Parts: sequence; structure tokens; C-alpha cells
Amino acid sequence: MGTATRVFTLQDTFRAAIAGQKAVAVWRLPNTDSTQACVQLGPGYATGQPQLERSPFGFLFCPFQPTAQHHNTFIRADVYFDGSTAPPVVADGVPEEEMEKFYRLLNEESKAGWHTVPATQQHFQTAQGFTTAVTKAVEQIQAETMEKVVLSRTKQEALPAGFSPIAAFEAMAAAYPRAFVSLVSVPGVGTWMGASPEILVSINEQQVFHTMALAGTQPVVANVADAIWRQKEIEEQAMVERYILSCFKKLRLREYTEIGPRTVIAGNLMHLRTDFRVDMKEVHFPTLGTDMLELLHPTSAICGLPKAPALEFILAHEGYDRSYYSGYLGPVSGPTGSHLYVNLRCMELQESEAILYAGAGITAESDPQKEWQETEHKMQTMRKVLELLSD
Ligand SMILES: C=C(O[C@@H]1C=C(C(=O)O)C=C[C@H]1O)C(=O)O
Repeated sequence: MGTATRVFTLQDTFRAAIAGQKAVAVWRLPNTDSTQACVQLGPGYATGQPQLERSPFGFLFCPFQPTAQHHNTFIRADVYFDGSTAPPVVADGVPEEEMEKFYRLLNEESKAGWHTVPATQQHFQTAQGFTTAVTKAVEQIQAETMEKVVLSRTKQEALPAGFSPIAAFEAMAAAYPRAFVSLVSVPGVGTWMGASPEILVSINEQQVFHTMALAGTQPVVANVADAIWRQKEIEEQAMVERYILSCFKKLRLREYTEIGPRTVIAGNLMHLRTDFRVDMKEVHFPTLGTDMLELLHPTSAICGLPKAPALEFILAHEGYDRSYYSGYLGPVSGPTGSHLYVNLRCMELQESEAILYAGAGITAESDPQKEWQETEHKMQTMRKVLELLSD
């Protein structure tokens, strides 16, 4: 890798990528201060099923379900910015003239925007439509065709005047230090940002694999140690645990550590979380991340249990295309490993509006009004970012 000398800001980088019609991802890992960004200079972002250990460094952005419009997307780190003070790092093999073109863009004063795609659907789920779907789901669960299904919805909010994605990213990073905070903008795919509380698959520098069962939701209380969980949430989260264990079992993996469930805070909410870790070197399983990714997604935290009838119910009754919501995203083969998160507490940026996405786990005990409320609370994570920018 070669390096250039001048230090560019995150704002310069993002603006240059948009002006040059390039794909860009900006992210900050939980509980760290360092914002990172990568830009792909050449064309071609669609990719197949991710193979983590063989991947070059880049950023994955994958939908809930791959379709003709929404495909697994990979932003190769042709240029990498480690947000702090270092100049950008240029990957080996990037043609000199491509890099020169990009430097010109970095030095130019162009208007900051973001990549958008024409809206393919209208987003107007009403409370009535959502609660009717929840009622139907509860009936099917009581009839034992499935145990749990996660139903979601969207809401449009106007973007504040003069909206800047980087200012929004910075507001989000400051407001949610424990979250995986990201901003992804890809030609033909669109622009998404979010503050996710949920790891799907993570592999650190020491080759330790980490996934989590995150489910059960209630508004945060002053003292988390006083949190009381109802049987409904305890069971809902236990289903996600069982699902993860069933994936380990399929791979005949018996050596893992399990911690939890514990109460964790995510913005204005609390969840129950169990962490699972595996030392990949100790168990001689170098492809564990790739294999688990293929088995896990979509997990019962965002789809349901069993997977097949829950998915069928979602596709038949949710009434819209989830697109990249509840898909997964994050850096792969980066300086600190591969860290894929579930795309939750997120929004998609259109020209002058944001589309907010949120869902809730439905079980036999679900109350449709409370589930609607829960999606409202989850949307508050992104609404707060828009409010911070309107002040
Ligand atoms: C579906 C979402 O969140 C998921 C569902 C949860 C639940 O049903 O309690 C909790 C955390 C997430 O795993 C969302 O944020 O949209």
C-alpha cells in the first residue's frame, strides 16, 4: 500500500466520492473513537455470498433478501481513511490515474450530496395495517405454524434543511457511543445510515469469533440493574439463543463460551443479550465466520422461528420490500478484522426525505398496540439524529 501526504477530512472524502460517482462507506466501531472510511474507485459493487477469509479489505452491505434490485454489495477499500490524523492509504494495484482523478476531487470544492435511487415503493404503513398483520401473526403462532415472527414497517420523515450526511454521522456517533455507527452511499444502491446494537458475525485480530442473541425490548430505566423482564421477552430472546446454538450444532462445533443473557442499553431502549465466542485457532476452524454468516442470516432476531414459515409470513403480510433494512453491513478483512452488524436503527436517505425502518418480535403473547409502540421507540434512534440537526 502507498500513502499520500495531505490529510483530508471525512467531509472531503465523502464529498469527493459523491462528486466522482464512487461508492463510499464511513463507520465507527462500538466503544471506540476512530472513524474509518473507504472508497472504491473502479466500477462493480455486486457480489455473491461473502467469503470472509478470502476477501480483500472493504465494506459489505447486504440486503435482507437478495433480489433483482437489492444485491449483496461490496465496497473495495481502494482508498482507506483512518479518520484520525493519518493521510489516506491507497491499496496496491489501484491505477495511478484513478488516484490522481480522486485527489483532484478531494481538492475541489463541490457541493456535498449523496447517492439516491428512485423510490420503487410507497411507504405509508398505517398503524391499522401494522396491527392487523400482528394480529394475524399471533393467530398463526397460536395455531403453531411458527413460534415467532418479526414484523417491521417504515416511516417517512422530512430531512432538515441543509442536511449533511457527515454532520448526521457525527451527531449519531456522539449520541450512540455503544453502537456500530455507519453511513454507506453507493451509486445505484442509495444511501443508508444507522446505529446498530447487534453483531451478526465478528472476527477480531486474534481470530476470536463473536455473535450475539439480542432480543426483548423496553424503554431504558434509570438504573439498568433494576430492569425487570417479562416472560414474553425472556422467551423471545431465548429463541434467538436456541437458533444460534442450532447453527453451531450444524457445524458440529461444541467449544464456545456463552455469557448472558444480560440487560444492555441501546439508545433509548434496553435489550436482553447473550454473547457467544469461539477461539477459531483453538478449534482449527478458519472458515467459521463465513459458515456461520451463511447459516445465521436472517436470524430469528429479525426474521423468526422456524425461519421458513416466518420468512413466508413476512413476505406475504409486511406489505413492503425491506431492501437493506435487517440485512447486514460492516468492514471485512480490515486492520481490526471483520465486523458485520445487523442493519437496524437505520434510515435510507432520499433527495429530501429519510425513510426510517423498525420491527418488533411477535410471539403468542404479543399485544398489537404495544408492538406498534415498540417500532415507534426504535425509530426514535434515527429521529433523534434528525432532530439534533434541525436545532
Ligand atoms: C427488529 C429490530 O430489532 C430487533 C428486534 C428486537 C425485539 O424484537 O425486541 C430487539 C433487538 C433486535 O434484534 C429493529 O430494531 O428494527
